[in-house]
Parts: sequence; C-alpha cells; structure tokens
Amino acid sequence: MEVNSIALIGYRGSGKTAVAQALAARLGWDWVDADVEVELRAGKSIAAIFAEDGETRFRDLEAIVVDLLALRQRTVLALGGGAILREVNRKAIRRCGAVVWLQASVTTLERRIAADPSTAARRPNLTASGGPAEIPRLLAERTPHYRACATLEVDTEGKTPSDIADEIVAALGLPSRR
Ligand SMILES: Nc1ncnc2c1ncn2[C@@H]1O[C@H](COP(=O)(O)OP(=O)(O)O)[C@@H](O)[C@H]1O
Ligand SMILES: O=C(O)C1=C[C@@H](OP(=O)(O)O)[C@@H](O)[C@H](O)C1
Ligand SMILES: [Mg+2]
Repeated sequence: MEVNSIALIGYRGSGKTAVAQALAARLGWDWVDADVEVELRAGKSIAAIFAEDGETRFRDLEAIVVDLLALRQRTVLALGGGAILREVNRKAIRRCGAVVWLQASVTTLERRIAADPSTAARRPNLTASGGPAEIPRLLAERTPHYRACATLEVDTEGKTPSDIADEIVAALGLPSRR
C-alpha cells in the first residue's frame, strides 16, 4: 500500500511533535499536532480543559480531532500520548498509511517532559500522583495499544529528531528532499 500519511504515536515526551516537523520537512508534506487542534477547538489550553471541564471532555475533543486528521493526505500527524486509549481512535489511526511508535526509556521520557516549556500548558497530571511517578504505570498500561496500532517501531534513545526522521523515511522507503 502506498504511504500517503503517517501517524506518530508514543508516550508523552517520546518526540511525536518534534519528529513530525522534521519528517514533514523531509517529505515536503504538511504536519499537524492533534493537541494544537484540540486547543483551537476548545479556545483554551489542554491544562485548562482538564482543570475546568475534566479529562473526559478532553478525550471527547481528541476523538473528534483524530477522526478528522486521520483523513488527511500527505500529512504527518503528531498524536497525543493517550490517543490510543479509545478503540474508535485506534481504528481511525490504523487508516493512516503508516503508524510509527516512537519509544524511549522512562528516564528519558521523564527528562524530556520536565525540560519541555510546553509541559505546564499541555501535560496536566493524568493520575492522582501525577508527575514522573505516573509514567511507569501508564506506559505499561498503554504499551499493548501502541504495539497493536504500530506498523513501525523506532527507538529514539540517543538520536535527534532529525536522525529519527531520516530513519523513518528510510524504513518506509519514501523519497526524501534532503
Ligand atoms: N529525540 C529527541 N532527543 C532529545 N530531545 C527530544 C527528542 N525528541 C523530542 N525532544 C524534546 O523533548 C520534549 C518533548 O518532545 P515532544 O516532541 O513534545 O514529545 P511528544 O509530542 O511525544 O510529547 C521537547 O522539549 C522536545 O524538544
Ligand atoms: O498522554 C496523554 O494522555 C496526553 C498527552 C499529551 O500529548 P503529548 O503526548 O504530545 O505530550 C496531551 O495530549 C495530553 O496532555 C494527554
Ligand atoms: Mg506532542
């Protein structure tokens, strides 16, 4: 099957947003971030949606956005880390030509999340503990879903987003502009 769209999945901090931009530049495609689209629809940040309307409202908006974005052609789609939680989203994601699971260790995820200035607005606590403590359990819970959706798995440890974009282009056999 010809690959005419790519979805990036993986835990928070795996690099979906950063790699989507690098990958789209290689391919001459558009890129889009599901979290940005949710914020535009809600007219507020993800942290504000969680605080004022609750996580379920965020997940409902995310499902609408995923359904629409999965129809795009020549687009790299950066999903939120929890987009794979709903079966309806997993079905939509599988409609993309390729689904790439970006992987990193818990330590690396923790470090990237803590250093990212967008974390305060985009990554509210998902459990009562919140913070780094929730990562190992949620990653373990979500891993079967990432695995079930992915058509390609990429280890991001020690690689830059640019390296990772090159690796994906090569693995999918797509023509690169570089
Ligand atoms: N391969 C990488 N190596 C080092 N830092 C990275 C890498 N990928 C992403 N980052 C950084 O980690 C943070 C989270 O990346 P982001 O792309 O927002 O992840 P995600 O969208 O999967 O949550 C950002 O500050 C980003 O610049
Ligand atoms: O893992 C999650 O459930 C979430 C991940 C975030 O996206 P990133 O994976 O881009 O950080 C964002 O969608 C929201 O905070 C929920
Ligand atoms: Mg992101």
